Amino acid sequence: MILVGHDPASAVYVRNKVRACEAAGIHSFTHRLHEKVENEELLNLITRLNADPSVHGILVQLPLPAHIDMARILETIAPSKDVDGFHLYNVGALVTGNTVFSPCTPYGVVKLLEHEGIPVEGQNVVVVGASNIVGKPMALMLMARDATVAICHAKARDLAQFTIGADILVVAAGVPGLITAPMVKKGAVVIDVGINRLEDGKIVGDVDFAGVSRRASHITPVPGGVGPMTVTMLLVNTIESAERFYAAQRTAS
Ligand SMILES: Nc1nc2c(c(=O)[nH]1)N[C@@H](CN(C=O)c1ccc(C(=O)N[C@@H](CCC(=O)O)C(=O)O)cc1)CN2
Repeated sequence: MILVGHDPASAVYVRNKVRACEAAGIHSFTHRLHEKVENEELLNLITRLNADPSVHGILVQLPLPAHIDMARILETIAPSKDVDGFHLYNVGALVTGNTVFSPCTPYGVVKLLEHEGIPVEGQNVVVVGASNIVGKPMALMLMARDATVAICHAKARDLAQFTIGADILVVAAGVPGLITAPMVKKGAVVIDVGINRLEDGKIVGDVDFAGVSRRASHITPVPGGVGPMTVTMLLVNTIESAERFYAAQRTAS
């Protein structure tokens, strides 16, 4: 893992990932780089990790400081070690249905739905938020499972006219309390991916949990919902990466 700077939330997420790796028996190492690190130093580090056969997963914690060329950094990670699934190769693979690594948060949402026995095929899904990390891959993964998917921007004019039709509503907008009860169909499944830190330190999602839980058949809380699944799916991707590496070695020998 590569952590640049001192963003407190990123430090918490990386610490959680380190602990999860320990619990799963995955050896992890965190490279902590100064806020003002130059692009070249970061690129050199990734190049070294790409060439290290004992490393099966490389993760650059986001967001990065503004002076860092994030696209270039992510494209430098070897696609076969890109356990976040952010490299363009892996994005293209996801788009075309040849998935190598699914991005961890939407992968976690899919696993939650599967675990609860909630069918996706034929369902009307609305995804609020179109980020590269969550909204876009989420839509692709649900389309690949034969759902009808609409993506809305958080600033959509009359957002409710879209959300009210959703059998499954996934909200990843980063706007606390964006989704209220009247915007949700009775019996809908509501997945809250938002993680917002309020001034008093409280962590809340994008959904008014108290109100919406009275209408929804299922709803994920924040904290304690999708967030921990993100970390879990990172472990899954890392183990798959290692398994692929050793399988390729066996084939070659
Ligand atoms: N390289 C990446 N950067 C980022 C990703 C990512 O998948 N890869 N996603 C987010 C942050 N993130 C993982 O990195 C993440 C966010 C939240 C949680 C989580 O478990 N949240 C807890 C609350 C924890 C707290 O803030 O105290 C919860 O929801 O219960 C895990 C991972 C952006 N960057």
